[in-house]
Amino acid sequence: MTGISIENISRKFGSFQAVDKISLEIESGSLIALLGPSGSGKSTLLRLIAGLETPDSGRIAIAGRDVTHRSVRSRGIGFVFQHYALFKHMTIRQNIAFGLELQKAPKAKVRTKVEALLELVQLQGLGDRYPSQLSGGQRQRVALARTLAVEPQVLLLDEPFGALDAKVRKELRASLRHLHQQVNVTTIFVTHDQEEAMELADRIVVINKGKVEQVGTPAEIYDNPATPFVMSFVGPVNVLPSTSGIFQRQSFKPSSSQVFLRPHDVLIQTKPEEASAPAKINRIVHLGWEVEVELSLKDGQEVTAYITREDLDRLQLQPTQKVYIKPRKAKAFASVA
Ligand SMILES: Nc1ncnc2c1ncn2[C@@H]1O[C@H](COP(=O)(O)OP(=O)(O)OP(=O)(O)O)[C@@H](O)[C@H]1O
Repeated sequence: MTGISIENISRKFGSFQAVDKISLEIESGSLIALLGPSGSGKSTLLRLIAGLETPDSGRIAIAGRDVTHRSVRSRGIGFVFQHYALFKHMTIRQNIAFGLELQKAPKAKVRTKVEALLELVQLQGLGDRYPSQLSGGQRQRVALARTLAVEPQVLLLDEPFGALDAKVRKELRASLRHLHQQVNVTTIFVTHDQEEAMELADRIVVINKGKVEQVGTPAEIYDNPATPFVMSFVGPVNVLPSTSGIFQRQSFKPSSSQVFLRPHDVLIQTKPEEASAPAKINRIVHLGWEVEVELSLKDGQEVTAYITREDLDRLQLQPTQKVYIKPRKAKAFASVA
């Protein structure tokens, strides 16, 4: 089995600490997202795992074997980048077969395998086309098939869908999920898109400033964020002073000056209730099945709430209307700067 063990890995560029003492245990066969803002060190960490970058300190083991000082080739890594580097002068079939032919695999085996991979990435019938005759999403699926052809121990993907439009991205997410279920290769992908990470990954590693902020399942990360950074990065949030009128019922530690409240956790009522705070509706924005309600509290503090279409109709909310709001739940962190 091919789990990955990362111990205290660090990498500096000049005086800039891109990866700062990161330790991670990645289970064999899992699908992991490295999620973080631009420049947080995600790609550098991925390149360290691949062996494309050398760590200043720390250790990386793949399948129990220390590979820290091993070459890229000996690590059994398949790498897919944002820009599909397919060979333009080769057909899709030839592109997928490339690595197998390099390994001098028997012709019949190559043929069978290429057909199976075309089917796996749902491109049957397109094997004789050239890359320029495919859409961006299809090309990226070819890149995946080509990488999987040589049966890597580990699949690394760096913003694999980054260059594609939202609809194609969504389709490719489903493809990758399906592919992973079929092939079950340990997979790590880099993304700055929290929705992509939530939808695809078994576990998410949230990275900020070269450090791991939290590792958890999508639900753990969303419902139980470990730090203010994770709370703000993974999903929308209102950041309010702990003294706000909306928190009359909650008691926060004196050290927590800021409280984080998800828009979904703001309850809107048309009549005052115990512990509800008066607010005025500034704007109502239709987002599809969900509706964003922008409100301001008496002290001028702005609060965003997300409610369902049904609730909007039931409450018959209108801009400038006076309503009452209260939190379902809110989170304060002990040492907010
Ligand atoms: N070869 C390099 N030389 C100098 N600085 C580098 C090098 N590679 C990365 N960096 C710097 O290290 C930091 C982390 O880069 P990295 O590419 O790992 O971030 P990232 O989280 O993947 O961001 P993005 O989503 O923008 O790709 C950045 O500030 C980047 O400029």
